[in-house]
Amino acid sequence: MSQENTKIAIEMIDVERSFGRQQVLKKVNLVVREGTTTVIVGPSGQGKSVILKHMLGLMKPDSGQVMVYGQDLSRMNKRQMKEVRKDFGVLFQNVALFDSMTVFDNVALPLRERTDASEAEIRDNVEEKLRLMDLADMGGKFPAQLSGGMKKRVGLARALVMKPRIVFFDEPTTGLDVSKSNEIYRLFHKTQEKLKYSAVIVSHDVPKIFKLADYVALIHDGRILGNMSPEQFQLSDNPIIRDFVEETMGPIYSSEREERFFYEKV
Ligand SMILES: Nc1ncnc2c1ncn2[C@@H]1O[C@H](COP(=O)(O)OP(=O)(O)OP(=O)(O)O)[C@@H](O)[C@H]1O
Repeated sequence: MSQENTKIAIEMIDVERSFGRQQVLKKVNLVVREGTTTVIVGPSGQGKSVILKHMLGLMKPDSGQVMVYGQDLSRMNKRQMKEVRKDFGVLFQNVALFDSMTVFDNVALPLRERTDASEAEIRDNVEEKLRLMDLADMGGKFPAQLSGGMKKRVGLARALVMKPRIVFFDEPTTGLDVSKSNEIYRLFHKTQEKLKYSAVIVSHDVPKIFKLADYVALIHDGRILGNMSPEQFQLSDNPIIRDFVEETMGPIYSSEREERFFYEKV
């Protein structure tokens, strides 16, 4: 759904952030368009997770702005921030399920903590999300009884249960084998089609992750390069992007680009 004229969900403007003497973000400018998937790539330790934390309002910039639907996060008080976060879903690498709670209760938790929904409404919503994740019969299980892939799917169900407008994924397939990763990507695609959320994904899974991306942004030396379609990114003349593409993908053949549409057919 790459459309230049879609609304802007998130905009980082000249964001700078240091930790001690280490400046991790040096004027980061990045736009996330509504309903699209933006993938942030780059070598380890460059600041991808730091960018996500700024978008989530978990870190504040030293200077610059992080706008969510036109509102500056750093000007918000706690109550406003809480409201904005209702629109966020998060799936981080360590899914962090509560071991003492069933799958159902884990997925229901945000609804119980942050809404006034009745138990009947909660049941309908949670069961719908579990069905979407192919976990319809798993509500009564405990996390220890699940495989790594299933846990991620429970995490995805929980991330989606509040009907978020924006979902953040930090390395969503870490620790999974190829087929389980593909399963997560397939479910991501299916749920995004159905629920129409905007997605920001941090991933090392290049080139596979490009198949899901509308936009690919590379972080390099504290700045964002690219934020363009995967096709444009792979053909970019920028020498830094070109080096990254060659290091992570090798030579590009047109058939690989066509593979992107695989996920749209499943
Ligand atoms: N809370 C913090 N305090 C001090 N330094 C931090 C903090 N958070 C991040 N950093 C530093 O910022 C840099 C970027 O970290 P970040 O986790 O964003 O990298 P990344 O690109 O996500 O890496 P990876 O791909 O390995 O997950 C690192 O040098 C890290 O040590």
